[in-house]
Amino acid sequence: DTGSAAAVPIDPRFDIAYVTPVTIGTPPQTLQLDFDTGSSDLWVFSSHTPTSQIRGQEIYTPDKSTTSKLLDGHTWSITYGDGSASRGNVYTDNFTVGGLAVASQAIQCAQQVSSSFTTEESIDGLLGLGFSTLNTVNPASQLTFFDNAKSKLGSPVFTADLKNKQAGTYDFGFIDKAKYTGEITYVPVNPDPGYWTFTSSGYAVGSGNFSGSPITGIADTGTSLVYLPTAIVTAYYRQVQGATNSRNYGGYVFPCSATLPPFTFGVGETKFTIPASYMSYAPVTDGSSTCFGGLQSSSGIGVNIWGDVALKAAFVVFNGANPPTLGWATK
Ligand SMILES: Cc1c(C=O)c(-c2nnc3c4c(C[n+]5cc6c(C)n(C)c(C)c6c(Cl)n5)n(C)c(C)c4cnn23)c(C)n1C
Repeated sequence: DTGSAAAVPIDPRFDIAYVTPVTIGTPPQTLQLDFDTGSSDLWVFSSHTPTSQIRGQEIYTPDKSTTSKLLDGHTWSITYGDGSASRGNVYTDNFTVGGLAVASQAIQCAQQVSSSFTTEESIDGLLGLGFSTLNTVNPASQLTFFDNAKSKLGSPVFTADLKNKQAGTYDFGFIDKAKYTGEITYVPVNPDPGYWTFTSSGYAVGSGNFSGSPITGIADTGTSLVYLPTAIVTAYYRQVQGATNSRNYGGYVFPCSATLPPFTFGVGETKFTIPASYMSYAPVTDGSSTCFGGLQSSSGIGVNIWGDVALKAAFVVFNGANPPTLGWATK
């Protein structure tokens, strides 16, 4: 079997996050979920979510599904890198993504979500595509959709083809040659503690020389920006007129009129260039002439993160074979 579904930016102006349609239950209930390779819980706004915490999101109602089963006594609770959080109970039900079906997928139903989830009405929940070891369900952790689907897939892979300000695609079980150019460079993945962790071969700022120092980090579709070591980030913003590291805005900002250099990162022998246009993330507040950078420092996070700003510049193969690898191709 295979599956293929669109990854649609939640805001046409800035690539903050992408959502993908899924169906849950019988008859099918359609929700838009944020596919997140940086976590491994599949959770949804539901009939168990207090109505005061719902603002326009679609919800999953297990009681309306003839195939839902309560996973008695199981609970979950998760906190994300930006401090947002959710928790709740667990059902199993039929689940499909782009025509790929899993019969008894653990669906974590939110009984509590933090305010940033309530205010983001275009995200009905998250679908974790990290390794199942990260799943937070107690007393028994649950498998991700990808791990449940793997045995049905021609090849144990999924691919991310995220795009700038337009819909991209998540494919499951096959690698679409039409989506990339040249060869795919595969690099090892360390699946411990559960992220798609790989080592980049280095970076360059604009037309500067390539620095071949290895950068270990995670490929994270659920994070908007790129978070790298301070030395790299300062080298980048040194090339941006008027850039400052703003405590007020919590990162590097610059005049939206500034000329930005592109940013190049290496995977094996292949080089990926993030265009300057991706490196200006968004005005710090609506209408402001001060812009927030798409590259920020990872100091204080504890891990380097290759988020959407970087992933949009490549076609990425998440190879769930044993051992797992990551494939990167230009497009
Ligand atoms: C260590 C880390 C992160 C690790 O992941 C991280 C981050 N970066 N984007 C996201 C997240 C997103 C993507 N996302 C980012 C958004 C931003 C920057 N803004 C202004 C809005 C309105 C966003 C929405 Cl709705 N969604 N989502 C949906 C969740 C649950 C995230 C959790 N963390 N997160 C930050 C900001 N930091 C410091």
